[in-house]
Amino acid sequence: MNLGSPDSTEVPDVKRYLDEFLMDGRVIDKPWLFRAMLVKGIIVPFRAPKSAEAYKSIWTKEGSPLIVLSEQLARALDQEVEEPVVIAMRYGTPSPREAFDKLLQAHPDLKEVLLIPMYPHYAMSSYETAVEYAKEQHAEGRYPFRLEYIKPYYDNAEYLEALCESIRPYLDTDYDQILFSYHGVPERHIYKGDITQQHCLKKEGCCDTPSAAHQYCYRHQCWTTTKEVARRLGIPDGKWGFSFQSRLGRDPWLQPYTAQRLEELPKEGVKKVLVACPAFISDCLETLEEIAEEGKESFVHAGGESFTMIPCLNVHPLWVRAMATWVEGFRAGNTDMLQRGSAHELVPKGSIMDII
Ligand SMILES: C=CC1=C(C)c2cc3[nH]c(cc4nc(cc5[nH]c(cc1n2)c(C)c5CCC(=O)O)C(CCC(=O)O)=C4C)c(C)c3C=C
Ligand SMILES: [Fe+2]
Ligand SMILES: [Fe+2]
Repeated sequence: MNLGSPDSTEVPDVKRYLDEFLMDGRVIDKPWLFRAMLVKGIIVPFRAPKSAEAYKSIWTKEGSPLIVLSEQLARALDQEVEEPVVIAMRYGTPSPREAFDKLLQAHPDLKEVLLIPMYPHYAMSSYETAVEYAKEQHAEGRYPFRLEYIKPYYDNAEYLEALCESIRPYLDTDYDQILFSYHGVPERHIYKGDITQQHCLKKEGCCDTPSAAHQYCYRHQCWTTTKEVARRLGIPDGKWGFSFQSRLGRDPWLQPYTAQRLEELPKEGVKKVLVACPAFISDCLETLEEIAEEGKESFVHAGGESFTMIPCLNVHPLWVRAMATWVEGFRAGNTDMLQRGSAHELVPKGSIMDII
C-alpha cells in the first residue's frame, strides 16, 4: 500500500486528489471546520495549478511514476512468492476496498491478507493513516479474511541491506557528501505521537536516548536508518548529512530543511552531492521533481558542481527479496514483522484524539 497520485495532471483531478489528501485529519491535524476552510478555501485552489505543472514534468505515458513503480513492484513480488499480490493506495485509486474485492474475486476462499505499507518509518501522516484506512475499509466491507500488516521496517536487516546495495554503486563516484533527505512532518506531529509525552524533541539527543516513544517516533526512525546505512557502508562522519524536505505551510517542521541545506552546502565546500531519499520506496513527485529538478537547480545556483539523486528502492531485486522474506515468514506463522497497535491508541486523550 502506497500513498497514491492524482488520476491525471489535469487541474480538476489534482484538486480532487489534494482535497482528499489534505482533508485527512492525520495529515492536517486541525479541527474539521478550520481544516475545511484552509484546505478547500486556500490550499487547494492555490496549490493545484502549481502541483499540476509539477506532475506534468514527471508524468510518463503509463501514468504517475509512483503508481507505475508500485505496480511493477507488485508484479515482481508476485513472481517471487506463492501468494497473489495487488496494490492499494491511501488516496485515489485503487483503494484498499478495490484491492480486497479484486483479491476476493480471484480467490473466494481467501483467509488472510498481509498489508505491506510502502513506508519504512512510522508517521501519523503516512504509515498510520494508511493502515488505519485499510483497517476501516476492511471492517466496513465485512470481508471474510483477516487483515495483518507489516510493522515499520526502518531498522530491519533485509530492508537495510537492500537500501545499502541500492546506494553502494554511487559511493564509488567522486562525491563530497551524501545527503539523506526524508519527507518532513510538522514538529507538532512528533509531540503528538510521543506516547510518553515527555521525550521527543524535549531532551537533547532524544533520538539517541532509548525510549518507548521511539516505536512511533518518525525522527528517531529516520535517524536510525541513516546511521545504520552510513555505518554499514563505511561512510565517514562529515561525508553524510541528514535533512527533511517538502515542508508545507508556516508551522515549524522537522529540521534541517533540505531546501536550505542544498543552498548552504556549496558555501561549506560541498560541491559534489549525492542525495538519497529513504522515506520513499518508489520514486515520485517528491524525489523526481522536488529533489532531482528543483533541488538540483538551487544547489547548482548556489555554486554546486555536481548533483546526483540516487533512485529509490523501486523494484531493486534485494528489496523484492526482503518483502518476499517477510511474506514467507508470515506464511510460516512468524509474527516478528507484524505490527500490533498504533500511537493513535496509546497517546493520552487530548492529543491525537483531538484531530478527529
Ligand atoms: C501537511 C502536509 C503533508 C504532510 C504532513 C505529509 C507527510 C508525508 N508525505 C509522504 C509521502 C509523499 N507525499 C507526497 C506528496 C505530497 N505531500 C503533501 C503534503 C504532506 N505530506 C502534498 C500536498 C503532496 C502532493 C503534491 C504537492 O502538491 O506537493 C508524495 C508524492 C505523491 C505522488 O503522486 O508522487 C509522497 C510519496 C510521507 C512519507 C509523509 C510523512 C512521513
Ligand atoms: Fe507528502
Ligand atoms: Fe524522538
